[in-house]
Amino acid sequence: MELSDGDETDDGTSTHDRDDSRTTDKHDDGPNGTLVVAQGTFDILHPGHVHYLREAASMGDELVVIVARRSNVDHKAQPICPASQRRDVVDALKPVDRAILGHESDIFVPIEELDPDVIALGHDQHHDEDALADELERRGLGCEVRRASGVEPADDERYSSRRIVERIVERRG
Ligand SMILES: Cc1cc2nc3c(=O)[nH]c(=O)nc-3n(C[C@H](O)[C@H](O)[C@H](O)COP(=O)(O)O)c2cc1C
Ligand SMILES: Nc1ncnc2c1ncn2[C@@H]1O[C@H](COP(=O)(O)OP(=O)(O)OP(=O)(O)O)[C@@H](O)[C@H]1O
Repeated sequence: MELSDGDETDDGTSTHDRDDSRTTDKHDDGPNGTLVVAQGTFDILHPGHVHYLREAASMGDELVVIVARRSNVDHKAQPICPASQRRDVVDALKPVDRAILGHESDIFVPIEELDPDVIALGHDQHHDEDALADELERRGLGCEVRRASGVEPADDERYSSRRIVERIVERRG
């Protein structure tokens, strides 16, 4: 059977499914460190992602990244790479202590499990900060919501997964 679109091998599994055994805890953070959570699709990595993750890491002592499931990427084109692949690559990045697969339907489930001190929203993430803060409060989660800065590419560079795909299609399609 051909797995055409990727996420399918990890559909229906929890954030602590079998694939997470392949991730590594790079630091032994104590219980009192500031835990920061970042999130996104991270389909085709570029320096904008690195900028975001470095900035998110600088907001605390430990950075956990939630990698979006295909089912939650409904505001733009579906990712090319499967979620487990996207997660593994993000997990290998220096600023990242741990990357996990997001929940399929309720994005607050991993947040409840992680109980972070800070949620670092990306500069262009569509989530509304006030609405997010309200929902966190409703669920009894004391957590600061911060917005990271964006970085623009120079010259011929592409700091957007969509723009990289567009260029591939343009040049190779
Ligand atoms: C606090 C927070 C938690 C999230 N948790 C999940 C999750 O568990 N599962 C998921 O698929 N997406 C989750 N997301 C959503 C995605 O990370 C993301 O915003 C979106 O689906 C991907 O698009 P983007 O890369 O343009 O942000 C979360 C977003 C936020 C702000
Ligand atoms: N140029 C950038 N500068 C700063 N942060 C970025 C940049 N590009 C992406 N990010 C951040 O990285 C996280 C993951 O982004 P995402 O996977 O949506 O990548 P993207 O390149 O923006 O994708 P697309 O081009 O398909 O919209 C988000 O929080 C997003 O704000």
